[in-house]
Amino acid sequence: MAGPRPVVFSGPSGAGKSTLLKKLMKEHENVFGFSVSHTTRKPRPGEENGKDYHFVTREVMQGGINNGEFIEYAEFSGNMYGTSKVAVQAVQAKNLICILDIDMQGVKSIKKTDLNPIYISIQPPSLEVLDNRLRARKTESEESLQRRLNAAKVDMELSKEPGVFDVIVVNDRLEDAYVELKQALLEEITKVKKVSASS
Ligand SMILES: Nc1ncnc2c1ncn2[C@@H]1O[C@H](COP(=O)(O)OP(=O)(O)OP(=O)(O)O)[C@@H](O)[C@H]1O
Ligand SMILES: Nc1nc2c(ncn2[C@@H]2O[C@H](COP(=O)(O)O)[C@@H](O)[C@H]2O)c(=O)[nH]1
Repeated sequence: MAGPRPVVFSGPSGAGKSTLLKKLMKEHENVFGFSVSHTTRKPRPGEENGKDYHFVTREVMQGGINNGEFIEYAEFSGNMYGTSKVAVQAVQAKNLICILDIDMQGVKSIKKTDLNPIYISIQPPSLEVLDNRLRARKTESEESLQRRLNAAKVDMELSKEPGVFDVIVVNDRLEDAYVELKQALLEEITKVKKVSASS
């Protein structure tokens, strides 16, 4: 049997992707596995190397790209980010639903591969709410915040284009967004649970 379909999560920085993913993975521990990306950005307090990201230098990242180790990569807000083939294979080897948290450039690149994921966009209720959430998170300098908000405007427009995403979840009230997200993934979750119950 082919493994479960991966799930791509995208949407503006600060829309709530990590918050929703962490909730989902906590509730369904043996169903989802996170594709740990590489990045050249510095770790935030509490972030763990190898768990949240593989934190690497630009030289290391570029070397990996040159060696063909990445399925996709992008420059976002002054840093490089990318999904390695190994990161996805590690999750798929366990027969789990592989979750990719990637920006819109990554979405466009993944569409050219044979990964065949479900594409989910997590959107904020408005740019103003996004601005407030990013400021409240206290992870960005003013410059980084402005870059992220500019990228968000583009993302919010592109995500409306028909056919880009299978599901768009507007993360206004967290609990409502979470219920919507689970509903969108119910079929895949059920399939994985059935397989693990029968093995
Ligand atoms: N529904 C919500 N209501 C209020 N605050 C929220 C909601 N969802 C997330 N947040 C908060 O907004 C901030 C941004 O959320 P989060 O870090 O999950 O976004 P993200 O999309 O993963 O961002 P990035 O792409 O930069 O990693 C966090 O401080 C989080 O606690
Ligand atoms: N194209 C890719 N985008 C990625 C990847 N990993 C994360 N991201 C996206 O970057 C921004 C910023 O993330 P942050 O952790 O610095 O706030 C966010 O939109 C992520 O979705 C990746 O491997 N490829």
